[in-house]
Amino acid sequence: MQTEQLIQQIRTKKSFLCIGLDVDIKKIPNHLLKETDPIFEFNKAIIDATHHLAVAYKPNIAFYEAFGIKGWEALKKTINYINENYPELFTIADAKRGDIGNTSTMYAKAFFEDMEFDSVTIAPYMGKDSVEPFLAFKDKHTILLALTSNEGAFDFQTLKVGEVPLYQKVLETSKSYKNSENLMYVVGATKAEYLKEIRQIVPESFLLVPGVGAQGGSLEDVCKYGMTENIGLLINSSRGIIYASNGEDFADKAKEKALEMQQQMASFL
Ligand SMILES: O=c1ccn([C@@H]2O[C@H](COP(=O)(O)O)[C@@H](O)[C@H]2O)c(=O)[nH]1
Repeated sequence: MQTEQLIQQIRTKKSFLCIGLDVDIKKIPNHLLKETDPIFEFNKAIIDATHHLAVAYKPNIAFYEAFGIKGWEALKKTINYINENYPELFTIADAKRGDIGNTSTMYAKAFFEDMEFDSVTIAPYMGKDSVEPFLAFKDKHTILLALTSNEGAFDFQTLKVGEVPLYQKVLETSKSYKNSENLMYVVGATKAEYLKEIRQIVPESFLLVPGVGAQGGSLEDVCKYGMTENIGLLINSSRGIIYASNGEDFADKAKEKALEMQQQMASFL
C-alpha cells in the first residue's frame, strides 16, 4: 500500500486507530473455544465489528508463534481475511525482526510475500544492512523501533551517543538508508514529551504509537506533539479494545471501545 492511500483512509474515516490483534487463548470468550480455529474466529469477529473505525490492524507475531503451526495458520487466515474483505486496511506484522542482510531478506519475504502484510516492525540494533533488505520491497513499509513505550527504553535508547541520545541517532541515520521514504518509526505513547524533538528530525514520517490504554499513554499528548499536516500517526490499542468483554458480546464491546477512540481522534483532526 502507498502512504497516500493510508492518508486518504485516515481522512475518510476520521480515524488513525490501529487495533492490535494480540490474541491470548486464555482471554478469549469460552464459547469460541469449541471452534476449529478459535483465534481466527476471534479476530474475524473483532475485524468485522471494527473495520469502519480503524485504519490498521497489528497482530503481534508472538501471540501466534506461541501456538506453533496452529498459531501461524490463524495468522495467515487473519491476514488473508483482511486483504480479501477490507483491502483498504493497512496491516502491520509486529515482529521486531532484523538480522544480517541475507537473513533479513528471508524475514522480509516471509512477512511481505508469503504473509502479504503491508509493513513489519524492525529492531535497528544491527544497522543499515539489516534494515535495507526490508526497504527493498516496493509499496511495503518498514517500521523501525525508535523510542519504545516500555520502562526498559531508558536502558539504552535515551543514552547519549556523542552529543545525542541513541534514539535520535537511529532516526537521523536511518534517513540516509536506501528507499528511506518507506520508513516509519515506533514511538511509545508513554514518551509523548519526546515527540517535539522527534518531529524536528522526522517531520513527515508516520509514527506507530503503541502504549495508550493499558500502558497509560495519553492520546491527547501524542496528538498535540506528534501530529503532522498528513496526520502522521497510527495509534495502537490492543488489550484496551479486544478484551473489552470476554462474554458473547465481546465484538460489540470492542466496537464500543474503538468508537470511543475514533471519536476522540476525530476531535483532533
Ligand atoms: O514500544 C512498543 C512497541 C510495541 N508494542 C506492542 O504494541 C502492543 C501494545 O499492546 P497494548 O495491549 O495496547 O498495551 C503490544 O503488541 C506490544 O508488544 C508496545 O507496546 N510498545
